[in-house]
Formats: sequence, structure tokens, C-alpha cells
Amino acid sequence: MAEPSSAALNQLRDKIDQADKELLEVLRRRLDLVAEVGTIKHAEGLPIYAPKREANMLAKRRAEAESMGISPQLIEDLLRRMMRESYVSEKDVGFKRINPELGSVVVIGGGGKLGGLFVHLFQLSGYDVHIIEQHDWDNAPALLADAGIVVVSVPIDVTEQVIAQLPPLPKECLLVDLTSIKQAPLAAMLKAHSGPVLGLHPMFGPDVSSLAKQVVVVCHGRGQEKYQWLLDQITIWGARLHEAAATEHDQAMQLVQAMRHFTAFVYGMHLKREHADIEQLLQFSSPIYRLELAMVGRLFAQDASLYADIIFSQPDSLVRARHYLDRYQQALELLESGDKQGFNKTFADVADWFGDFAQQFQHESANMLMMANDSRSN
Ligand SMILES: NC(=O)C1=CN([C@@H]2O[C@H](COP(=O)(O)OP(=O)(O)OC[C@H]3O[C@@H](n4cnc5c(N)ncnc54)[C@H](O)[C@@H]3O)[C@@H](O)[C@H]2O)C=CC1
Ligand SMILES: O=C(O)C(=O)Cc1ccc(O)cc1
Repeated sequence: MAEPSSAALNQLRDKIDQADKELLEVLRRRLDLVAEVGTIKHAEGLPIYAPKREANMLAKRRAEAESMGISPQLIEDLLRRMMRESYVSEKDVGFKRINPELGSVVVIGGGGKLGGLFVHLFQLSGYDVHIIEQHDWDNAPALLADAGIVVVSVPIDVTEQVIAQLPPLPKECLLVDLTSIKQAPLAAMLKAHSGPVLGLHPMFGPDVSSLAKQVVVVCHGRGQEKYQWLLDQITIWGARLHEAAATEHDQAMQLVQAMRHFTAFVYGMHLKREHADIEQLLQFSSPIYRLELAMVGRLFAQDASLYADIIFSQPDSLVRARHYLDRYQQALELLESGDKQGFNKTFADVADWFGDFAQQFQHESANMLMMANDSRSN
């Protein structure tokens, strides 16, 4: 069905089209300037993400927008989207190579998803990169002989075994892993190699468009002075480093990952068993429901074995899942006994426990929901 229009409306729409074209020209000019910034950052080895500059710039533009009768949130949204575009294009210029003296970079499992992303980042930074895949072990001693860094990025369930089967590495070679759990791989690396060792956990999947603002957890192993260059290199790629002990990391992952994956897994399983009609649910969906469904569906678009490994690698995750089930049971009992007061009381207790975070999350999620709604086309 044709959308309604009128001559007066069409005239105004022509003007809007013209204004949009002008906007495109301004955008082009801005992108060209940003490209120049990218070249300078590349030459000088500056991180693609500059948090202070970003915060200052947003604050100024918000104030200017307000004085012009434009919503500060509108200009902030537009600028954030444009900055994201800039981070992606700055990445394509390449990055400064922080350690020019380093021997080759060898990524074990570099043909895989996360390994492939790191291969790309090292190559964009001018390093000489080699990959060892499952059937390449005959070449491994030759490839590893002049390695300056070995990055292990293989499935969790074979990580310790792969580390143990490494031939002796050059004494100064840095051994690093990217595994989603940290205690066992770190211990295996410290055992297998007497040189510098570092545990990393990139808290993002291989589909990120740039590392800007992404978090990489750093679990120190041995010889930080020998791997500080890598931490600096990752910062140049745009990521934020978060240092943690391996035990602290693994415990946090029981909630940040295992529990989230488990609940999404059960949610998906439940929808299937209830014969839910996703098409129909989407027609009825509020933005929050759509976003929730997207997060659940996203899990099932990925590799089952990664998520199985994350859950199975930590027996404590199962204990936590059991506690979670108990809480479901307790909550259901409240409902089944018609105890509305009890429900409200528990709700208030939890809200109280969330404290200021509840407000903060409401604000953050409002932005996400607006974006989810904006990107709706059906
Ligand atoms: N995919 C993700 O979103 C993230 C993955 N990680 C971690 O990255 C690591 C790799 O995960 P993905 O890239 O997702 O898996 P993947 O399955 O895509 O890649 C693993 C690669 O290792 C190779 N491989 C398997 N056994 C090998 C062996 N014995 N020798 C050499 N290569 C071998 C496979 O052929 C494959 O190319 C895991 O430790 C995972 O926990 C960490 C953060 C995010
Ligand atoms: O992209 C997603 O949905 C992820 O959950 C990515 C992811 C997977 C495994 C990790 O250890 C860290 C991040």
C-alpha cells in the first residue's frame, strides 16, 4: 500500500532531502579529517581510542546543541555513531608496530575465529605472522625457532594439551594465550616455558568491527617487563586492559559467561519445546523483548562447542547453575502460593541491593532499546 502524502508534504520532503545531502557533505568532510587523524595516530603510535578527548568533545557538543535548541542526546548519538565509524576506518590504516625488534608472531589456532582476528591485528601492525593449525605440527619446530611471541588460540578443551606439546621455545619468546578461562592455561604455560608468560582474555567475539573500548583481561604470568610492549600494542588497537588474578577472573566468568550462556541456552530450549512461533512473537514484541530474543538467538548462531567448553571447564559453574535453579524454585513458590506481598518484598530487597546501579542500568538500557527500535524494519 502506498504511504499517504500531499503536495505540501512533498515540498517539505524535498527540502529535507536537500538538508540530508548537505549533511552527507559535512560527513564526507569529517571522515576525511578523521582519516588524517588516523594517519597521525598510526605514525605516532597513539591509541585509536582517546577517552578524555571523546568525553570533552561530547560535553562541548552537548552544550552547544542545547544552546541551539537541539537535543543533547541527539548530537551525542550522532557523534558516537560517527566515532565508531572512525575507529573502524582508523583500524584499516594499520597500526604502529610497537616492537620492531620482535621475531615472528606465531598464532597456534590462527585459522580459527579469535586467532584469525589477532593474526589480522598483528599483520595490520606490520609483524611477520605465521599460523600453526591442527595438521601443521611437523613444521612447528622450524616455525617456532625464531618466534618472538607464541599466541595460543585453540579450543578450551585442548588448550592445556597443546601448550604441553610445544617444542622448546626460544628463551626470550613470549608465550600468551587467549582462552576464556585463565587458571589452567596460565599454569600450563608457566610449566611449559621458562621465559615470559602472559594470560589474556579478550572479552569480545571475532565479529567486533574494531577493538575500540573493548575489554581485554590481563592475568600476569612471568616477566612483565618483557611483555609490556604487547599490552601497549593492544592499547594502540583501542582496547581497555583490566588486570586480574586468574582465580578472580575465573570466578567472575562463572557469572559473566557460564551463567549467562546457561540461561540463554535454557531460554532457547524452552522456546523450542513450547513450539514458540518466533515470527509471531516478533510481531507482538516490545523493544526489550526483541533485544532479549536477539541475545538468546545470538547464542545459537555461534559455536556450541565454545559455549559447552566454557560451562564444562569450571565445575563451580554447575554449582552456581544449581543455585540458580533453586532460586527459580523459590520464586515460583511465591507465585504459586499467591504471595504477592512476598514477591513485592523480594523485589524491593533486590532493588535495594542493586542500589544506584538500577538507575544506571535503566539509563543505559534505554539507549540500547532506542537503538534496537531504530533498527527495526518490520
Ligand atoms: N570465539 C570467541 O568469541 C572467543 C574465543 N575465545 C577463546 O579463543 C580460543 C579459540 O576460540 P575460537 O577462535 O572461537 O575457536 P575456533 O574453533 O574458531 O578456533 C580454534 C582453532 O584452533 C585450531 N586447532 C584445534 N586443535 C588444534 C591443535 N591441536 N593444534 C593447532 N590448532 C588447533 C582449530 O583448527 C581452529 O582453527 C578459545 O580458547 C576460546 O575460549 C576468547 C574470547 C572470545
Ligand atoms: O559475542 C558473543 O556473544 C560472546 O559472548 C563473545 C565471547 C565468547 C567467549 C568469550 O570468552 C568472550 C566473548
